[in-house]
Amino acid sequence: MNQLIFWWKRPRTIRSLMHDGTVAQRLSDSSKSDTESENQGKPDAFIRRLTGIYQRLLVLLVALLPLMMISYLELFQDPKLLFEAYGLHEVASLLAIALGAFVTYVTWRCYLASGEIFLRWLALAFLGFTLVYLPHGLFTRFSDDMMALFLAYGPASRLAMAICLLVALKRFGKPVRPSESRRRPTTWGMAVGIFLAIDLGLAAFFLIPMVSAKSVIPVMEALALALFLAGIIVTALRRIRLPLMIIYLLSLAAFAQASIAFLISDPWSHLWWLAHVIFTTGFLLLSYGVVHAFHTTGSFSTVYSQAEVMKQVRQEQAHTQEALAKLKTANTRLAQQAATDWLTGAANRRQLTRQARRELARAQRNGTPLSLLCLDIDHFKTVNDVHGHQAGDQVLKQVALTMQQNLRPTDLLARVGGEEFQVLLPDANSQQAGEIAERIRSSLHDLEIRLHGKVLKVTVSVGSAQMVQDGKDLDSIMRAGDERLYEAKALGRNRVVTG
Ligand SMILES: Nc1nc2c(ncn2[C@@H]2O[C@H](COP(=O)(O)OP(=O)(O)OP(=O)(O)O)[C@@H](O)[C@H]2O)c(=O)[nH]1
Repeated sequence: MNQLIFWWKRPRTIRSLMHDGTVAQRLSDSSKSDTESENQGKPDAFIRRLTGIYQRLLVLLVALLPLMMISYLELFQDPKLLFEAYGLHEVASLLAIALGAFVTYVTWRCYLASGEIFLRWLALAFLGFTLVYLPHGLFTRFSDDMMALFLAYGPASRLAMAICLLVALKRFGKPVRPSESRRRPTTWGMAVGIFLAIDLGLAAFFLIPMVSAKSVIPVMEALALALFLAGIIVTALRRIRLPLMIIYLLSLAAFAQASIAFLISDPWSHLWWLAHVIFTTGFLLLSYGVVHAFHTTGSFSTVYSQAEVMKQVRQEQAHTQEALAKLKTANTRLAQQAATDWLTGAANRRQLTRQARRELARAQRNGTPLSLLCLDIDHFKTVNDVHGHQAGDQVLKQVALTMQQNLRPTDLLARVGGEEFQVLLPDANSQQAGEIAERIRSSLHDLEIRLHGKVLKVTVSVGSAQMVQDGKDLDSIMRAGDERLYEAKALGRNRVVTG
């Protein structure tokens, strides 16, 4: 039944009824994406429309089921056949009272939680039914002598309930009550007082011997029927199609049809019993809605269908995945930044050390050569002193770029100090490393750096070191490279010293 009913709701109605703007926006978005997906495949749209019509028909069928049962008994059964089971009636009435009290309490709790005025009136409807119906069960054994009084509490309880249910509908969607006024004992005490007064009033009215009050009973029943029907019309006109309100609508339909059955049946006849069953069905259905609200938001207007919830979950999942992808990109960028020299874009010392350890292990495993170049720009201090620090920065960038252009993709260039660089050369032996170093040196020697209309020239000194020849660990290799670099400086700069 749950599944069957939830289809009815449309986002447009939800938007008009919801207090939560964010959710309304999300639902609006989801309705957009829904339309998009509907436009994607025509056959899909057709099946959707077809199943939509089928679902509407199913709801209509469920709503009118009691009428079919009533017609069946009315047409095919002798109305004189009676089932005068006092005990059963008493037990059933007692159960109805207990159930009514329980549902009243749960609805009241929902009202306290959500503050929906609709729920206050729904709680009053259950309370009214429970209290006014109470004597009907109690007077079962006196039904022979006081039939009118015994019967009167039935339609009176339904009438009290119908009035409250209609007021509840009128108040649907109104702003919630402030929490301090929800528990006000005078309101609830007054309600209990009114319902008990109705009980006493009825007793007084039907016990006065002069009054032939029998005709009042069908009038009350007809009034209740009219109010239940009015409730159905109000719900339809206001286009209230939230999931729990569909349950409300079906309950009203059951109550209305129960009233029809009570109106046309004789006491203790099978149709009379069926009327009880139909009313109970509506009552149970409505209590299901209340319990559902209690277990979720405590509200009737903000409990969504499973389909709606799934739509939101899917949207949230998409948001999460998008956020995760952004986080991944940001992480990659951060990792890159952490491994890169901010000025030249070359690797930094940390990255070079990490990569050198990996390459060293690989070279030892595979028995392949591995070389390291230590480079230092000559007289760089003069560049800074003469042309300024910013010009020095530009020179550093140009130098790094030129070095990079002379390397293979597998080589790693790193800026390890102010004007100091190192190059890791996997699979390069001493001779190949020397050639690469020389290529870099001569490229830099030929390089003309143009800054503010001036041409700057720099040179570089290079020391080359190799795995195995200069040691098997990184420190020894780096030390050897540094020593040869200083040697190159000492020998007059702008040169390469190899092992
Ligand atoms: N523009 C600029 N200068 C830097 C940077 N880092 C270090 N320096 C400068 O680089 C210069 C290095 O000078 P020295 O270590 O004396 O060496 P040098 O002048 O290159 O002389 P030799 O190495 O002996 O040929 C210093 O003036 C530092 O201020 C930087 O990021 N940008």
